[in-house]
Amino acid sequence: MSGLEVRELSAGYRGRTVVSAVSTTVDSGGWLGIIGPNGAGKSTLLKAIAGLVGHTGSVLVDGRPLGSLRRRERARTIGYAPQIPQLPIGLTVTDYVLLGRTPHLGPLARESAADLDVVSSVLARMDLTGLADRSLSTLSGGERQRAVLARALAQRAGVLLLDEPTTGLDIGHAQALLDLVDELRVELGTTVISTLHDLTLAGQYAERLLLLDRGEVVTEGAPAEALTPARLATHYAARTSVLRSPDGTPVIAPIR
Ligand SMILES: Nc1ncnc2c1ncn2[C@@H]1O[C@H](COP(=O)(O)OP(=O)(O)OP(=O)(O)O)[C@@H](O)[C@H]1O
Repeated sequence: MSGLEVRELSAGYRGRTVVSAVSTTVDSGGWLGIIGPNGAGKSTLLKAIAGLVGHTGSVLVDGRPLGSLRRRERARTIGYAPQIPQLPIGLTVTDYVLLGRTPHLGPLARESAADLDVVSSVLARMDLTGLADRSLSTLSGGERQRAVLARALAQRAGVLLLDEPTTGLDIGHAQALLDLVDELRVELGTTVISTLHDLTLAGQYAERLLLLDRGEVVTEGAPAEALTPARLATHYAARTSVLRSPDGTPVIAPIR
């Protein structure tokens, strides 16, 4: 169980601030979607929460500042799947996903049967079992993306940060991935923060959406409150109509 609190977080590159004073909280087992136009600062915000980009302000997990945790404990606490990952060449899919278990290994650094179980179950759920022995370098773009996410999911961290997790995935694999994340959230209380460009999927899976524009929070609320045609026009310069799916969540239809 890991609730996350972000306080007044600002981050940027070479003296240029691209995320300004963002504050939010995500309850344990909650799912916050970060949305916003290209260049708004979504990836930078996730990287700053993960401690991968210099920032001011603080990030607390269950009230403990992440900066105070040792590396291994931090890796058990927070998992991060980047939008553009650097993959180690030559590893098989299984060995790569096993790396997600590293923070959990005992003193001899040997994986246990339980670690292997987690990996094979994640591989199965990500439709990667048939590719388990393949080298990463031989995978298609979507298969590689699924392997990256499988590694983050195998980590079983209390907080999961996913940067555009459905990029390059077809609609079925995108739904399977988001369903799996949702199951972890419900079963294990995993707290999820994801960026998503697909606003319909964002509204279907995240409980709340935080709209970022030019590094600043424009609004944060339930999907139906956050996703309005007027906001999408203002912040994305997009022409849209908001329909309703059978369960009442918004469906964002582009209007030509
Ligand atoms: N490593 C970097 N060095 C310098 N500037 C960067 C770096 N990474 C991102 N930026 C800049 O910071 C701003 C925010 O980028 P970021 O990737 O966080 O946006 P984003 O909302 O995730 O965009 P997108 O939707 O296009 O992925 C952009 O202006 C970008 O050019």
